Amino acid sequence: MTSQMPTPDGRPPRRSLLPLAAIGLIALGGAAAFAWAAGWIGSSGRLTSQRFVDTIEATGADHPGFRRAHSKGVCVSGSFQGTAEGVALSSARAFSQAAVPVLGRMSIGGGDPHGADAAARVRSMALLIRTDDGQQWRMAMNSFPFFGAPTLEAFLEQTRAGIPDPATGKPDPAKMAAFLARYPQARRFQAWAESARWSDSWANTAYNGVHTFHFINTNGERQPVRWSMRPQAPFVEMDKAKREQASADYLAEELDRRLATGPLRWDMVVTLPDAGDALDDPSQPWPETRRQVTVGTLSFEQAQPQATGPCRDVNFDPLILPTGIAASDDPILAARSGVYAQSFFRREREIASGKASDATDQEASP
Ligand code: HEM
Repeated sequence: MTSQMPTPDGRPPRRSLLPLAAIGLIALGGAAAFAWAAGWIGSSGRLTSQRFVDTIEATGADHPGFRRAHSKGVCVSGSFQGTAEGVALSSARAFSQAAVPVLGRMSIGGGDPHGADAAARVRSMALLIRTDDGQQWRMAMNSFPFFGAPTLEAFLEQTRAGIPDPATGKPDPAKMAAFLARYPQARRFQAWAESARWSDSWANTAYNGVHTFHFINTNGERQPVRWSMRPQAPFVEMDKAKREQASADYLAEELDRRLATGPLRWDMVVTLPDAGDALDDPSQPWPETRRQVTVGTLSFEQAQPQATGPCRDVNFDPLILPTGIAASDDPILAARSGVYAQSFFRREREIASGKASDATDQEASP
């Protein structure tokens, strides 16, 4: 199983330690992180969104018109229904409006838009919830319970370790070993990747926001939370033998079969920290004993290919938040916004200049 280690942003493993290389695309700190996210930093040799995306592309994730991470996926649509507990915690309209429309995207980690679904250790869910007050709440979650790098620099280091060596055409395992040796958070992520059981569907997988956000209610009270989507579909394990036999588009095909029989549902659960729990470091999990509150139910009713579906041209920027929800000071969260914008910019330019027929299904269109 070591040879299938995933990276925290969900990149597929090329060799034993390589998967971890995908973990690391993130972090700076405090105000500097916001400056970085806004693209203010970095004329010479410093971290910028552009440099980060250049590094991701150097690992092989440079397919015209596709996302530079989580490149393979499908569009989904449905609705979100909040609970009274959600209303008590946050004034966001998503919790009080009945049946809010949701546009989503289910994906696998990694930068290969044609990768094998069942080989991807990391699976993902992205959502755009559009409420009747004209506001949007976007989020992008992964199936891992915590991030594998404590800082943006660490994630960059991990990503760099995944760049193929020109001499061999493969990443140098020594670089990933050095990364692992330096960061206990990366070793914890690796232990998760090696031990967590694989489910057999996007539908029976849990997705975690990982970062801390603040819910703000109508009284102005702020409550730190981390959110997760917990599947109502029962867990069914997919062992290694089944994964090896599965078709390349296994997850998408399986999702279509499920949707043909009815909607798929997840409970949205927020975990509340105790004093002392990390609020700005997604690589530090909170104990499972922390208080949890169900704030809503997500339902998906339809799926569409991403080449022709409504999610293709969406940037699921995790900092697009409605009134009643605010970002924490987590520098990795701040940096994601800038990196996603850069990836979005590049893929949309490729689509607009006709360089991305593979991503847009242009040949099949009239
Ligand atoms: C510094 C850390 C990270 C970096 C640099 C990074 C980078 C990226 C990039 C470049 C994309 C493609 C964006 C686009 O073209 O629209 C992406 C997508 C995505 N990322 Fe990250 N990521 C990071 C951390 C995370 C974390 C912590 C999570 C979740 C817990 C996450 C979940 C996702 C998901 C679900 C998508 C696909 C969204 C979609 O369907 O459009 N990422 N990431």
